[in-house]
Amino acid sequence: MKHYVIGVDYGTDSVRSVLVDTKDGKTLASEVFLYPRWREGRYCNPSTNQFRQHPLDHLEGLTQTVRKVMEQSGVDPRSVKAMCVDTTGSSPLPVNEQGVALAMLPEFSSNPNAMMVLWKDHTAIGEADEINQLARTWGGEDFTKYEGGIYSSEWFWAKILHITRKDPAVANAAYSWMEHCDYVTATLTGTVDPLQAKRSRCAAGHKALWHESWGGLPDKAFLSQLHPGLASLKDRLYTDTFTSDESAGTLCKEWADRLGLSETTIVAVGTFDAHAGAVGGQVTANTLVKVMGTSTCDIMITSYETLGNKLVKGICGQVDGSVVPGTIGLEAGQSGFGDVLAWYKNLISGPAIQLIQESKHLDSSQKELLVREIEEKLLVKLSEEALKIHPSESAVLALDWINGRRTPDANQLLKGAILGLTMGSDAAKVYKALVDAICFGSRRIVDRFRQEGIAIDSVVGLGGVAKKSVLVMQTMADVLNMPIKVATSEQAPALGAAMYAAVAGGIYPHVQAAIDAMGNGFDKTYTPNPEHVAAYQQSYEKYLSFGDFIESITGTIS
Ligand SMILES: Nc1ncnc2c1ncn2[C@@H]1O[C@H](COP(=O)(O)OP(=O)(O)O)[C@@H](O)[C@H]1O
Ligand SMILES: O=C(CO)[C@@H](O)[C@@H](O)COP(=O)(O)O
Repeated sequence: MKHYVIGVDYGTDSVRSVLVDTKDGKTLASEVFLYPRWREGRYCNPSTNQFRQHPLDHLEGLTQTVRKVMEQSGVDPRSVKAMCVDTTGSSPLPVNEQGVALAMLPEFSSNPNAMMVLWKDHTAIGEADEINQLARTWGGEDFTKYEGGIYSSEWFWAKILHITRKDPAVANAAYSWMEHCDYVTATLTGTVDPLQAKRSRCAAGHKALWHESWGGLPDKAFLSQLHPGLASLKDRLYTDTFTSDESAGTLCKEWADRLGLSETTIVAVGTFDAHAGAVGGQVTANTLVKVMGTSTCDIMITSYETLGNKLVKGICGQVDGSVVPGTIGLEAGQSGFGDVLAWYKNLISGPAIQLIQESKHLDSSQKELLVREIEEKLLVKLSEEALKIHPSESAVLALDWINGRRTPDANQLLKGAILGLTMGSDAAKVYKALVDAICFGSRRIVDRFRQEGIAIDSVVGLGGVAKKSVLVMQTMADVLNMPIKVATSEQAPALGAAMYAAVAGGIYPHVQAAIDAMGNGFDKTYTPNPEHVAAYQQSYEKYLSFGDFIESITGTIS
């Protein structure tokens, strides 16, 4: 009998589900759903870096995508052994005692503070700073030490502290808080009591200061100095955490019916998109897997023996089993990657699109076609032009920190910048400078890993930008001076989630066996162009100096 698994990958703008054959990892069906409320910009305020998402966007997307992959594939629901959900993170949301997201209750249904606080929400910069100050001075354990030594406003406690202070009604109604991946997994298994939900090791270890050596989450004495509410919340969170090769339970009747699946389907413990992506991208020791989408996550694994007692400085954590159980998962990344390019696209096309929409010369279907064409083709067009620019001709230099800097050394206050503009700086030259900048940001992460003694012998790229942009990938190979293999799978994080499901569902004994059997391999390699490498090295050095200057003037301005 054939066995199938489903991987569900929640990204920033959309969720996708894939139905995969456990024998060879072949994807039989795949479906994507764009979040409708998010697309309308509801509950968000980009000027204050407030990015919230309504859980209904996620639950509707789950139902639609899973039902569609079942329909498309025509497989017998009873042959779907297991499923696993990965999400962005840290993206926590408040829930009541029955595990219901507060945003689903009438009294909170339009309150942004009751929504899921998306990873890229930076409203808690002040609170992250407080956590860092306290961790260094309170006299006890520095709880940030396994998280690169700097806590970020993108993470769990900073976000909860911010909402607790800002909105006492939400804080009082929040019996517990759950990472998005744990919330969806608990919903699927019908786990009502948040204290019974199996919480993700990946989410807890990388974002919530969870570590076995101090018995789980930070001490109440520490949390109470931030806010008494956090100390009492600790009792309503969790102590144990679980890796995604483990089962969180089986589908409850309500969700089995909704999805058209069987109640015997096992639901694996949830995880983050990037970590699932590294599994889908067949991560091995000393390979840097770059998940290149809106942001990047740079994921590695290392053995306990290699890492020993080393604390890797300035990254987003070193966590036992966060990627492949039995190894330590290391995470770094950039808060803006494809997003930097999307920002530029909107900047240069926004007013023209507005004029088209107001035009009296076009009817509404012509306007719609034209706007869609601009939105779909602008980055492609700019990339074609930018590919013609030799790196040594580039006089424009940019910094990629328009959404702050995640690693090395998180500082979300940092800003982007562009230098060297002249009357000859056309759209393609500025675009090229931004592409160079996001690649230099990646180089800085590679340099940090190496400075910290973590060897990088090969690089794998996956995610939307790795699949779509020859310009970015070739520039990246030239800047890193290393070949980059691109994962074949169009949906590598969802494939990785499917691999976890195959282990939790008992098809494979461990994650490595699932990777070996289900890996889709690589379909392209970008090789460094020796002619470009030296020119990029010179620009990279300028980027570092420019970065030091900008950091000295914007690093503390909110
Ligand atoms: N042709 C292109 N060149 C460069 N970047 C692109 C191109 N097309 C899309 N992108 C970028 O890809 C990003 C989306 O990546 P994707 O992996 O699909 O999403 P997510 O990060 O939500 O998982 C967007 O930020 C977008 O700007
Ligand atoms: O930070 C993490 C995981 O730790 C990601 O969820 C976050 O960067 C969002 O990823 P995407 O850009 O949506 O792929």
